[in-house]
Amino acid sequence: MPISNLTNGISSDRKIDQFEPPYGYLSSIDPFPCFDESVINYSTNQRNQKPSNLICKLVLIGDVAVGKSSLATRLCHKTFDRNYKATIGVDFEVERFSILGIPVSLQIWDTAGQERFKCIAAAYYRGAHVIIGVFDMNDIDTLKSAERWINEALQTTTQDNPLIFLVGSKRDLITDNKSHAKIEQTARIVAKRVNAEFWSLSSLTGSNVEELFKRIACVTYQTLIRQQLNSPNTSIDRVKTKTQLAVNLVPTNGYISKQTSKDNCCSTV
Ligand SMILES: Nc1nc2c(ncn2[C@@H]2O[C@H](COP(=O)(O)OP(=O)(O)OP(=O)(O)O)[C@@H](O)[C@H]2O)c(=O)[nH]1
Repeated sequence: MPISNLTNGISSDRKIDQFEPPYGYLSSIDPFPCFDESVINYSTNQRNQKPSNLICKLVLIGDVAVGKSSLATRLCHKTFDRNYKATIGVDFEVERFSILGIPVSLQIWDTAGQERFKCIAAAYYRGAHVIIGVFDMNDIDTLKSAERWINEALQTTTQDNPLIFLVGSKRDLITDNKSHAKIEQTARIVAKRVNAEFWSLSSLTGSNVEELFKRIACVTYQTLIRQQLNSPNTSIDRVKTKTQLAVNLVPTNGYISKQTSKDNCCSTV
């Protein structure tokens, strides 16, 4: 199959040729400002040889109502809903990108923040390339929780060595610059402790949402290709083997979503 067939249908704003910069270089997990020459050469060869669709698994975690679903919805549907609808179990979205001409699908697993669904969510951590810990920038307690969520996720994913992002949501609700600077400073300290890259954004205005996911796509792609080049016998497509086959995806409302019934939740509450 020619590579152009695989990248057909990917909108022009999802085609990435330049490495997306971090939100701030003070907390960046890939300090290099561009794609490695080796990654560019690999991509050029791939384009001319056997095409493949790289799948990256991203998992959104964090407290109730911090804005995880809104973030996924803003990216995948370019919409925002002020009404809160709690996630039941886990939701699933896919967004396609093209990086240096290679098709890359971001699988976004949006887990529930409610404690009673925690063990369901934890089942989806395995095989993750990226863990995104979300907190509400207007509620410092959710930042402490995000650190806890990330550490718990890392215990499940030690072998997978995922990339970590710490995301402060609802930026639009902070009108005072001093408060914003203070919460960012605290978040950067937490980010450093968990080896995460910090971002501040708003799903309501859309500010920094596209940039975050482009950044995630670039850093993940570069990391996976570097790993592939360093040990060519290892498969970079761990998602297909560990998760994709294990879940039953149900199409709803024109996009794929998996909702787990209440009967399957962790506690009896
Ligand atoms: N002002 C503002 N409100 C937001 C933003 N993001 C989310 N919200 C609101 O916050 C509430 C919770 O958002 P969700 O995205 O459902 O939160 P969640 O983290 O997925 O919640 P759970 O499914 O319970 O884990 C909703 O009422 C959203 O409209 C934002 O960027 N700005």
